Amino acid sequence: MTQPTLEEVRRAPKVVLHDHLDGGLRPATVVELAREVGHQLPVDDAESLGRWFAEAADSGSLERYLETFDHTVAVMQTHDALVRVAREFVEDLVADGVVYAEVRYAPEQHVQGGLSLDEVVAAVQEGFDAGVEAAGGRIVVRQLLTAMRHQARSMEIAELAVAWRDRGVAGFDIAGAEAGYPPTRHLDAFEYLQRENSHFTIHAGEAFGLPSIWQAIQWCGADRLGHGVRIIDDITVDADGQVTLGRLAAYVRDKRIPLEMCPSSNIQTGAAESISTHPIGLLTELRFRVTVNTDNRLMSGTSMTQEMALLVEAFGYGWEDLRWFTINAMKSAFLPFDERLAIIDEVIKPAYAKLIDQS
Ligand SMILES: O=c1[nH]cnc2c1ncn2[C@@H]1O[C@H](CO)[C@@H](O)[C@H]1O
Ligand SMILES: [Zn+2]
Repeated sequence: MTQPTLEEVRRAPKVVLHDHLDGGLRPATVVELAREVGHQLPVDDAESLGRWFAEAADSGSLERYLETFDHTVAVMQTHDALVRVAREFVEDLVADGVVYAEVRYAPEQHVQGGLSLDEVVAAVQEGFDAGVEAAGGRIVVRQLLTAMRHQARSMEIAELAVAWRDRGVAGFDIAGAEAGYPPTRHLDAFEYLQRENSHFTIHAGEAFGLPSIWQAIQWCGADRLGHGVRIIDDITVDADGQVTLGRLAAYVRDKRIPLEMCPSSNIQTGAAESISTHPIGLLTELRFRVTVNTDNRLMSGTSMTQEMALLVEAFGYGWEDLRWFTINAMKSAFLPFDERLAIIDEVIKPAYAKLIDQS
């Protein structure tokens, strides 16, 4: 059995549930848009800018990592810029072999140029539609609307997500600095979404530990965990390899709560030390509902292909493992059940069956 190569992984169908729109611009697009609006960038050519983002984001702290978004958000304040960024985003996902994507961003961060929240969502949807059409239907894309956890607009954004639920928005999320901003700060928004039979994920257990995960699940009712990597703090492994799960870790595994894991991003923010010591290895062995994601392709200089390939290299994963991650992700998508099943049965399974056959 040979290990999947980078090129083979690129061609395999992949699913991404955790990918930020404002974290996945092409460096060349940032340069062009910045010139149009007169935004001052730290460096002016695309190649150095790509490097600058990766280096500046590699800070060991989530707060400093997030500062780099000032430069992407600044150039995403007009209808045309949002359409372009959204369209290119889909093109890049298609080139990466992604067949289903949930792409998140915070509409409240894109109103400085005078757009309304509704106009922001409409512009992003226009870009996604154009990208999907150009790809001839090889990809399905949905929006997730994020509220910033240090702000106080979560109820408004939750209402926006519900208003757009049949027009391309599949769910809701909160993001931003985690320490000091617990999920329960936005409890009214989560309770509203539950009453509306709506879906949401919460960034939790990235820069803060178990209390954040516990609140996200047991107080707020999150369907999935953004990162959730610190669930490892509730798992002990003895010297003789005996594994014991605490009550929260057991709950997360028993209820099959999806973990949107983003290995490279975690190393940059200091949530994990390296790929080979990343908790994804143990969580996969213990059969948590693990999914693999990019988080921010620009800041991490990564792609779904690269995240998968890094895991192959670090843990010796083969096609069966990559198929498992992919099906886990598709099962956990905020898409209606029949549509999820169709992608699993008609796209993912046949492609991996062929790859497994050939290896
Ligand atoms: O990994 C992360 N943890 C927390 N917040 C994040 C992460 N990546 C991006 N954002 C934040 O989400 C906003 C909307 O997309 C971004 O502007 C950034 O501030
Ligand atoms: Zn994120």
